[in-house]
Amino acid sequence: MKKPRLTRPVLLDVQDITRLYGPAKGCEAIDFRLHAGEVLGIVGESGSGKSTLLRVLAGLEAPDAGRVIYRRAVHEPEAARADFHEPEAARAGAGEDVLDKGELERDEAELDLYAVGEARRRALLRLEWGLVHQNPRDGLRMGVSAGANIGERLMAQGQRHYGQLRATGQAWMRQVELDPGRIDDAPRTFSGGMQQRLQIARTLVTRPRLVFMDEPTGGLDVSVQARLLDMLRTLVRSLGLSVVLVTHDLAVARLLAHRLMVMRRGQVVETGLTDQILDDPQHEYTQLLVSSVLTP
Ligand SMILES: Nc1ncnc2c1ncn2[C@@H]1O[C@H](COP(=O)(O)OP(=O)(O)OP(=O)(O)O)[C@@H](O)[C@H]1O
Repeated sequence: MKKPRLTRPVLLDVQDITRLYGPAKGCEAIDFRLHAGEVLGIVGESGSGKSTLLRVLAGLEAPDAGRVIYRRAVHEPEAARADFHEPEAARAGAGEDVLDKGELERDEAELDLYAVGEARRRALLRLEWGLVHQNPRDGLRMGVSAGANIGERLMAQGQRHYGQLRATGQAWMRQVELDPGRIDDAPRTFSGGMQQRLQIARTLVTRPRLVFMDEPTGGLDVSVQARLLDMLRTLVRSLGLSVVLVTHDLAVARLLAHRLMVMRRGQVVETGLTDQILDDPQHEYTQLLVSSVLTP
């Protein structure tokens, strides 16, 4: 994947984050910066602390120590929209600062995630960030229609026009290769792969400034995974998304991430550009991780 320009501003400043459940269980002294338009992959074997770190970064679990600073004033880079189509009306509304007063201050340039109250963290996740869960059932509302699932976050941003919400819902279903004719169907009538695509549409429809993904292709069978991954790559690229991606699958990391952070027993053992890490791993653990994938 094309590398982001190094001059891009820092969107998320992660300072010395620790969240431990026991010795080497969780994450410890994690320090990094995510730039606007960058996809950072967090890789490592099961239990290395990736999901714990993601939960802390996404505002879902307070750390024992450290700070997560979100720079709201940073503008996302111009996206290459050539291969992305959505209704003009949706584009005009999405991403605007239509914020519930008292939850997020409109002019607040910088936010210290755990210095503010939980209501503001939740508002951030609802209004400016997006979270894609491994299991689509955790990210979707299974009891309401596909269209309502996509429209919900737009409504939270202040869009109320039924016709526009429906048109945007259909455009996004098309975008993620779902039949727009099924807009009134409940997600439980969709297959696992379809549900994951719906979750992605629901998350990205508001053009979140920052997206967290936890094993977005995990739990699906291989052929479904490949198509989904291809679609995700197109979306990430065309929308110019800033993403923190957790995966144990190095092929997924290779395809989506500009930069990787390798975790082992709660700590970062190596970090660098994706190709550099995967083609020329320096740390013994990364070498093992890479060779276990490459050796049949
Ligand atoms: N709520 C919790 N209470 C106690 N221990 C926990 C909790 N959540 C995670 N852990 C432990 O912390 C360690 C890291 O777990 P985590 O889920 O972050 O790893 P991971 O790298 O995401 O693994 P996987 O890829 O299997 O999801 C594990 O030993 C796990 O058992």
